[in-house]
Amino acid sequence: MNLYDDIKFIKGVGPKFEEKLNKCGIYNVLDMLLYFPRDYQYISGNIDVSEINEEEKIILSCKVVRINKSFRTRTGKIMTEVDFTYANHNITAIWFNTPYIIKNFVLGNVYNLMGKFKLKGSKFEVISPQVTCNESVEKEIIPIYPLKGDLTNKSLYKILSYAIENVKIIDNMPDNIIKKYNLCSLEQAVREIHFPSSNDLLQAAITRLKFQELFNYSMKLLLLKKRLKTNGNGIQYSISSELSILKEKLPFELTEAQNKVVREILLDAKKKTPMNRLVQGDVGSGKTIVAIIAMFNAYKNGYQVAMMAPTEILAKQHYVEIKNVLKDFDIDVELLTGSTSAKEKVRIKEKIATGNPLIAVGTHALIQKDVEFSRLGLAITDEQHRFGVEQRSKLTNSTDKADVLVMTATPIPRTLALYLYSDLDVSIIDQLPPGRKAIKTELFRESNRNAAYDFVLEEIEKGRQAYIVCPLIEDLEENKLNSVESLYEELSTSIFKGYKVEMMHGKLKAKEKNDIIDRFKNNETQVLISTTVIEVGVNVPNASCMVIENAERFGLAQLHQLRGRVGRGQYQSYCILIANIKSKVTEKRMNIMTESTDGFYISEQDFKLRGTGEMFGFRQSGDSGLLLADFVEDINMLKCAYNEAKLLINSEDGKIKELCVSIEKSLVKSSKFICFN
Ligand SMILES: Nc1ncnc2c1ncn2[C@@H]1O[C@H](COP(=O)(O)OP(=O)(O)OP(=O)(O)O)[C@@H](O)[C@H]1O
Repeated sequence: MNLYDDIKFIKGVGPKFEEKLNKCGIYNVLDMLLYFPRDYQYISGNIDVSEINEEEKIILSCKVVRINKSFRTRTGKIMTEVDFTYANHNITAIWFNTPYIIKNFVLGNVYNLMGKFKLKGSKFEVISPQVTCNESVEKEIIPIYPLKGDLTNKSLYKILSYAIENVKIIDNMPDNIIKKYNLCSLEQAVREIHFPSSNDLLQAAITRLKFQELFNYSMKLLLLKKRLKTNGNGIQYSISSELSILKEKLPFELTEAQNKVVREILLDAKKKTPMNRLVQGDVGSGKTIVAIIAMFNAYKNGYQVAMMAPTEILAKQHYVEIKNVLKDFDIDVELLTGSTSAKEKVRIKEKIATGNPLIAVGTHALIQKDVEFSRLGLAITDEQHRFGVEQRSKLTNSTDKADVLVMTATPIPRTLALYLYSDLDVSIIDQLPPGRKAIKTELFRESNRNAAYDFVLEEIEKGRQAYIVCPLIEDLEENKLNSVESLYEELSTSIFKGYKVEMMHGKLKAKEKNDIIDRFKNNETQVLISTTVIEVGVNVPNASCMVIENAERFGLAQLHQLRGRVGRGQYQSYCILIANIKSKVTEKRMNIMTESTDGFYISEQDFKLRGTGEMFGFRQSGDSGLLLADFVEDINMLKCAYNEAKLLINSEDGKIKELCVSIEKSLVKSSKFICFN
């Protein structure tokens, strides 16, 4: 069996099961192996009876002393009871509607029962325990998968074990690295992460897989860097004389920091080697206009420009702004996203293929195979920390000589940026446009929520608008977090009754989200209750208030991004963090937010607090492309993996060069970083 074989070739996977697996993003055997548990349940076994906690699942090895006949209860269920003993205590196990269960038991034999054991009179009772037959059960580690739909752990185990038994995993990590870091084999790691035989082996497996991930990430970055450096045939642009006219027509003057970055970009444009530059700027620092100037120059030199944004909302926003800023110039601008109609798509693609100068703005739809720019001069990606090396690499593949400009609003601690952006030259916009009033941030306890909303109401009465952000879409029974739906119900019918309130979350279709944002931009809606989908780039200068519910749940970088949605116009803006503070670290994190609005400072502080279990928010937001490792928590491992990858790539040894080629091939085949041949 091959890693890239379709999932349907796994024994036991029929069309219905295949559909369920696809819903979890599992299409081939590799996807299956990389579908890691989200957590593990540690279940202790054979403990002293006095230590039994009725609310905790445990495993006890019990001896069958009596198998009772099934009977029907008053409510019509068939009840089956088997009596056991455990350390001289009587235990009755009860199952409902599964009378055939008794066929599994032989009088006098010992079985492991897993469940919650509750004391009823003088004996223990356990309802529907799972029965296993392991020989010893000091502790069992049960993986918990992030299941969707009606997929079950059990059905997953079955095909996972088939896949692990039948697929060959080739470990191409050089032996010296494996020895140096005392890593277990890749095959063992994959087996243990799904079927842990002990906690030590599980931890070793996680370490190995994280190392693999960070090593491959570094390889990809370094290979990209190498390719860029040896690529000398870029476009040498001249500087358009119309640039000064454009600058004059802008409704504002560029800040000193913006001017500096524009100069750096234009200097690159004049050079023979293609530009590969990152523009890092804090939220609201005005990166878009800098990008527009770069676009304008490339266009005026007769080239095509592609600008990619991570979401449709942002792509559209950029499109509108570009059209607006360039309205007095005869410039062709098009928008291509997932929701562009089929007919429009054909028209735009044909236009792109002609090679005529054009600015095409879009989502990843712009780097699909069938979009062929025949005269691409500049590719801009607005990463906002979503894209990462994977997309950069794809983009560079399709543009051998075009300039590449990457924009990000995520202030990354210097130590980390060194690794994550080592393939790029960096420009920083470290100044906000003049006249911006610093956002005032206040921390409110849960118990004081009403006061927070009273304040928001005052702002709305002044004509402003507000965002309310919650971590969840809908209420979960076991979770006490506020959800978009329940807050919408509550607030739209009480305090904000006289105003238009809308809700938005990631499950809505792109078109619905676009429409909601449009209504908010036009001030048809005064209060927008949303999940973090509004985090990225949304620009509504009239919005002066943001409430973040359960702020303790978000990473600081994310909170900073969210907060950056207000304070984008002339009004004094406010951010209210409502947090459930249960630890000193949470309090410290919240205080960092109330004390500073400087993204770089915040990210450094967050970085220092790492290892506390409350993370920066890269991996949780699923943006880094990493499955297991976390750039911040695993920074030391990243350093080691990066250095090893660097040594490998620079090696002149023929064998190692061959190895690099094989690693590169597997990196091309898979979009995940833990990939193997
Ligand atoms: N020099 C300037 N003076 C005044 N306003 C400016 C200046 N530069 C940009 N702006 C305005 O500031 C707002 C924010 O700019 P922009 O959307 O480019 O920010 P950004 O850096 O992309 O922020 P984010 O990453 O948060 O989206 C826009 O309304 C823009 O028109």
